[in-house]
Amino acid sequence: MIWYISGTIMFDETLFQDSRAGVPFVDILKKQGILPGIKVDTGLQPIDGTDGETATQGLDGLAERCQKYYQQGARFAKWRAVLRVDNEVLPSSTAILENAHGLARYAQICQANGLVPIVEPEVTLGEGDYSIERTAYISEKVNSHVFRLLNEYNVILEGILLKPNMILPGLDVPTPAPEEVARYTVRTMLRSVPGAVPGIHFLSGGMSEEEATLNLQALQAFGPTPWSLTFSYGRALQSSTLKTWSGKEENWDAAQERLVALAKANSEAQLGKYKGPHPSPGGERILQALRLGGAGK
Ligand SMILES: O=P(O)(O)OC[C@H]1O[C@](O)(COP(=O)(O)O)[C@@H](O)[C@@H]1O
Repeated sequence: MIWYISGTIMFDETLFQDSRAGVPFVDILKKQGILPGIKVDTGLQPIDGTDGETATQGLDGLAERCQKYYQQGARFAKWRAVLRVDNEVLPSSTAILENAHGLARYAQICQANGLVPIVEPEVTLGEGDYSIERTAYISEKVNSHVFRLLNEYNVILEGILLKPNMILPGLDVPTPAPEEVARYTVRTMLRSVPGAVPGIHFLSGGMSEEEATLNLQALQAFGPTPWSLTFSYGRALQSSTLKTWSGKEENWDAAQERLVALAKANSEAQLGKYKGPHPSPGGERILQALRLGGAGK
């Protein structure tokens, strides 16, 4: 795993937990050269007066929590903003501004307290027949607002990572070829992400496990770009891994093998060297969240 994964995003709960053998998870990661990170937002809440759009919560007491997380060994953080898109009105300007503000203030607090902020403005894959061009337009607007607010809050761009969505059309539109996704995605990033940002780590956002790998690989052909183009996948690494495990001890080895195989495939793809076959060939879109929790989880 150490060859393919450089950081792990933990929850407040898991950051402070130990393995069965009594070794802190943080120490296990550090020993392998994997940086511990921490999700610091506390979930989504509806914004009044919008069509169910959400604002990410968690700014209250964030500085104190960052200090506690740093002491426990965390070196980076993440905060996820979610924006819905449709053919006409979504996302609203209210939702864009509110979420850009939250991301910027979060990033400022993290940097002041020693954590590298992952800035995650997710224009989320949803139902509908909106076009890939529409997602590109909205994602460009969202990124631009986010970077304007990061500038307002004096966030050091060399000290953040961006975690955006790839550019995909609505779920009622046939899945585009990787080259088309890559062309729109790189165009959007070039138009809206300053070159000072060191890395763009894409979320998988509901793509199937194989689709996420193929799209990541296709991005590399559109370089060179000012930033690295790599992955910070949740579902596309964990979905079939968790299914393989199914909570049974006798499945541990198989589940771990699956996770390593998926990490390897994506690690090769971010170098443009993935050749297949894929560990999860031809899988379906992963539209369900992988865990239970508050709004938007
Ligand atoms: O735990 P959160 O912040 O609600 O985010 C849900 C998931 O979204 C991610 O940021 C991206 O996940 P996906 O790759 O599944 O889109 C993951 O890191 C996280 O597990």
